[in-house]
Amino acid sequence: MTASLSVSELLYGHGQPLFSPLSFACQPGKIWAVLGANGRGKSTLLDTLTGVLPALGGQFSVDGGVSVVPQSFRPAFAWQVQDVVLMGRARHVALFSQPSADDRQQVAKALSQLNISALAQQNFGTLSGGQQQLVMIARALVSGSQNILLDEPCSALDLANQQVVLQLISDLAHRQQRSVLFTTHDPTHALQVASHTLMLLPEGKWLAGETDDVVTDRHLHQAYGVPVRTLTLDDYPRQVIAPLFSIER
Ligand SMILES: Nc1ncnc2c1ncn2[C@@H]1O[C@H](COP(=O)(O)OP(=O)(O)OP(=O)(O)O)[C@@H](O)[C@H]1O
Repeated sequence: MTASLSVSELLYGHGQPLFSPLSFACQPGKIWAVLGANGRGKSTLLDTLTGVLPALGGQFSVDGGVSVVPQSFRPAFAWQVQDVVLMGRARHVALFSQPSADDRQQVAKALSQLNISALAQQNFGTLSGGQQQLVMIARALVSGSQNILLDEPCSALDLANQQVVLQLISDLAHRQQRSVLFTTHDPTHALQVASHTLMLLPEGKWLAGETDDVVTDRHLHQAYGVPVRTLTLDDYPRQVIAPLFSIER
């Protein structure tokens, strides 16, 4: 299948390239996780792929539209939650037209999928960080874009909501054949839902490929500089990651 998001020999960064030329491709129905230490260049990659920052070299192509879920969003006005989500329908609403009943129905459906229908009429700015994150994911859901990029979508979420969002990421790819890329600080999330992983390493190095090949103890140690153990459990189909911190308690 043809990739909808394709990166070829890409150089990106703020003035200086952060990595050696980067190449990978995301096909419809696939999920890429992006792992890497703080300040390594995950958000900058998303900014480059969405055109916020110019690429410094190489190429990338994004077919079928792209929708991004940023880490945080501060609307200029006191928008209600349902209006923030409705903004995701912008490219489907003709200039000087009102959103249709279908647009509003899609907003209601997305809020329901994320279990936040009760927040529809609340002022977005008064929500908790985690609730705001769920609203931003709802906005991406209604966009209809082929490519969905999420910047740390679970960073402010409790365990139950992490499962809601990871399940949605899985549904977006497997049921709707969208191409999904998300950044995360939790390598277990990569093992849980990502078919592929891009791991950003020190000294401009990177690894990209199938998650089981990339997310290994050795590579995680290289990425974060701490010992890490991949655990296989008897009654759970996926491996989980445990950092082996040696701290007195
Ligand atoms: N506006 C900017 N101007 C110059 N340098 C920047 C700018 N924004 C980020 N950087 C630098 O680019 C590098 C990559 O930052 P980026 O935000 O992409 O990292 P990240 O992997 O998303 O980090 P985190 O996990 O902490 O969110 C860092 O060294 C950062 O200091």
